[in-house]
Amino acid sequence: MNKAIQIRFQTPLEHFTLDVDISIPATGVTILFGPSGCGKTTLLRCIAGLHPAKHAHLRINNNSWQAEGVYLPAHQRRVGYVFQEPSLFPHLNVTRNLLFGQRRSYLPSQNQSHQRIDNKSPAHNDNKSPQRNANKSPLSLDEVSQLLGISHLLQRMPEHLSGGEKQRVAIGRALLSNPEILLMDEPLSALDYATKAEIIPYLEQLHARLSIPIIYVTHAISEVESLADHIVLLEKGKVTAQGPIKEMLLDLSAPLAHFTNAGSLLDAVVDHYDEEYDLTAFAVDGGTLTVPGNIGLPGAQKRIHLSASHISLSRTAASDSTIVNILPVTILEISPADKAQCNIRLQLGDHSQILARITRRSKDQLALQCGEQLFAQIKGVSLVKRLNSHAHPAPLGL
Ligand SMILES: Nc1ncnc2c1ncn2[C@@H]1O[C@H](COP(=O)(O)OP(=O)(O)OP(=O)(O)O)[C@@H](O)[C@H]1O
Repeated sequence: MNKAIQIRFQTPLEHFTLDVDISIPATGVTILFGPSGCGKTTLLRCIAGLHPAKHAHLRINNNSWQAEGVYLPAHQRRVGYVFQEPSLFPHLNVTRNLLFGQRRSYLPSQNQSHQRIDNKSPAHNDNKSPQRNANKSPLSLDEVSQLLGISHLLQRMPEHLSGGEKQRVAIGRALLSNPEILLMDEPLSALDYATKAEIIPYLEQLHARLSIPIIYVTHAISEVESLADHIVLLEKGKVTAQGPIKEMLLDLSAPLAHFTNAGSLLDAVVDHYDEEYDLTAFAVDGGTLTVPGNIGLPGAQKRIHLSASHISLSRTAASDSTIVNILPVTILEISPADKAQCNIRLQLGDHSQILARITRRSKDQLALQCGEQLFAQIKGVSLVKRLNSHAHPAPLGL
């Protein structure tokens, strides 16, 4: 994995010290996840240069933004920042709000002027040549409007936009500033359920079509399932776990496996649509999963979420059951989830793993053991709407 963003900040807060030292991939969405007040926003603000930290080291690709003796001021950091509240300029229409982002855009040809905070070591760009995105042209107003589905709103004033439309304009404004990293601080938390559902596909499009890294703060596990490639779990200013989302969901010692709605993610490809029963069959590693509805054309790649508590286990593949999704699995690991239940990590096919949650009593009654071959009866398959980048045209400029 290309881990090209190094983030190290140590700064005292009111009740604890934010003490983070992580490397995250230079592409895709990294989710910062943790309880209220654990330091997520402060970490974003440190990255943006808006919160001072005594001990700091921040490297984006080959550029040092902050280190001993190096401090790139906030206005020179190529950061797109999207907040909970869209905060558009009320007196400017959508186009002019978007162009405001473009006006403060940092063009690749400009030189970064690092501010030295002592005489020890100058800021530097190891790459020698200009920045990583230097050969990528900034997105145009048209591209951004299309990407976010706001082309028809360009002449509107903010007061005539819905909450979701305002937030899409705010995201567009951040993108037009030609950022090297996009920071999104709970961008959906102020929106109602329906509006969240409306906006998530646009975020998925961003993820699929832009090559800049996105650091995304959320409390919502559904956003984690839809958007995350990588996750960093924070608690009281410290990182308790981090890693690729698929692995983290399956790590029985990590916090995600202990959530009530723990589950796993599978890559799936549409195989065929059964018109008579309105069912779509997906090819997954180790078999086929069938989902109601006409989900996509054959070959379309999707992400599927399997809730651990919707998977039961049996020794035989029941032919007299109403459950249509039954796949052969092998037990890899059994671990307590809480007092009554345990998590079971299962091998599916050659390369995939899924998580099941059953009662401890069932586990004891069946005397389940690691290595045993069983059948997973999957009662609910939720499609995470996310589109895989391979199903898309070429990525846009950034
Ligand atoms: N400038 C500051 N100086 C000292 N303490 C601060 C400062 N800013 C925030 N804090 C404190 O740091 C802690 C973390 O706040 P932060 O907003 O980063 O948490 P969060 O995880 O983003 O919370 P939420 O999910 O509720 O938005 C809080 O206890 C907060 O009161």
